[in-house]
Amino acid sequence: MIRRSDFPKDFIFGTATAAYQIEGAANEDGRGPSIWDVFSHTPGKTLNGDNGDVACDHYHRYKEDIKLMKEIGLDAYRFSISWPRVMPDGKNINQKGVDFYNRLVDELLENDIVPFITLYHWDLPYALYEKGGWLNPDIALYFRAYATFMFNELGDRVKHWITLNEPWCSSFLGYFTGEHAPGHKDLQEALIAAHNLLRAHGHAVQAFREEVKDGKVGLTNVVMKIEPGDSKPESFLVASLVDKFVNAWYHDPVVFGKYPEEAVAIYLEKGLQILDSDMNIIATPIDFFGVNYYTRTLVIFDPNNPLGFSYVQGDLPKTEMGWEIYPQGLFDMLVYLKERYRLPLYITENGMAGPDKLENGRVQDTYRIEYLEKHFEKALEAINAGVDLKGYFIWSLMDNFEWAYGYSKRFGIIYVDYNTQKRILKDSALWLKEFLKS
Ligand SMILES: N=[N+]=NCCCCNC(=O)[C@@H]1[C@H]2[C@H](O)[C@@H](O)[C@H](O)[C@@H](CO)[C@@H]12
Repeated sequence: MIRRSDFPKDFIFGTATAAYQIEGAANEDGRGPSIWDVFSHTPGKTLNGDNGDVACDHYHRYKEDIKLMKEIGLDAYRFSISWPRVMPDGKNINQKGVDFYNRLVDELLENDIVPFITLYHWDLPYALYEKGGWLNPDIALYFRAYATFMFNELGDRVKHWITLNEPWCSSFLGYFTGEHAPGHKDLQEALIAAHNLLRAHGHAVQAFREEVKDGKVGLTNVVMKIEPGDSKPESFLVASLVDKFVNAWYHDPVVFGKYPEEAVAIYLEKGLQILDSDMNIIATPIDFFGVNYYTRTLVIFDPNNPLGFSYVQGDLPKTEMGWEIYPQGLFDMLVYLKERYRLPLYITENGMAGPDKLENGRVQDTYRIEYLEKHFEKALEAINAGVDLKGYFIWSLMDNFEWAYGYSKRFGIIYVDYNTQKRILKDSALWLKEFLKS
């Protein structure tokens, strides 16, 4: 049985959340609308028309939530800042919004919980979207100004920062598949958005070096283990190509200053330009990569699909998201990232959506305990294989707004009864509390 003491002494265990998924108070104290406010209020975009207007009401209940983190014994907490709460139009300051994050950080520190801040977790101010959003090259400068302001505001107390959460989701799901805000379906736009997201990241890192001399800054990507879904040689080729588009695309430029060869061809074919000056900014050195790992993705060669491949379902046990439970993929990707980029790593998200039922005041999510144990074991195996893994944030602290799936998917180790906003520690939280003492 894995124990906390098996991990390095300074290894940190935490939980992660994101502003739009938990805060609520969407129109309170001067907060402006984000693209997710507009998207979730657009009929047909989210399950049951669910939105983040109230969510977990964390904006008002943050003290109680921090008390629960303390009770579980967590070392750290990763959360995101709502850009439109602090800059309703993307530019001018809303002091009440800024005050909330000051209170939140101070409350965490008073409870000996280390804050990790994500600057952008998908809630772009709608006012900036109206100026082109991630398609407008100037967005990188708006983001730099926002980042600079937040570094100045909180950098004296917060020393661990993440610029973007999963630019693959923001660009591919937001601009190509249309599943996420702003719901566009245009491959060329997705490529432009991806490039501008990485440019914004680079600008923020440059600002960080000026504003927070003793801090660490990184980029969090979703990292998927891409495997061939059948034994055809073409499927192995396709898997390695998809791996380049999903993984290397968002890591290579940040470390090497260039896109993977296979990807550049698509860019040039689409007539997109990649300036050397852009690549130099994107490659401003970072201190770590954040790794969001959930599952593997199986692809097969498919000549009928314009992209040349299609996804196939694997036959391993799956979570409520239909994602295979595949802890080996975590080990594989941690080792891959270490060997390719040689940077310290944090698992900034790992967890599962389960069929959580509240019965007699209890949620017996034994499956989530098993999931976490298996992924903890693979993380430890990676450390023993030489990976400089520094921490592990469970997704998520509490059940929350699961984007297009609304409130139908529960990822929390804490159950939220949305009718009463009552929080109930699931068995997984009780297990974690004991693990953290082991
Ligand atoms: N096929 N397939 N595969 C896996 C694709 C995962 C892409 N979605 C994510 O990584 C999001 C990340 C997000 O940060 C968080 O805000 C979300 O709540 C979690 C849970 O959805 C995850």
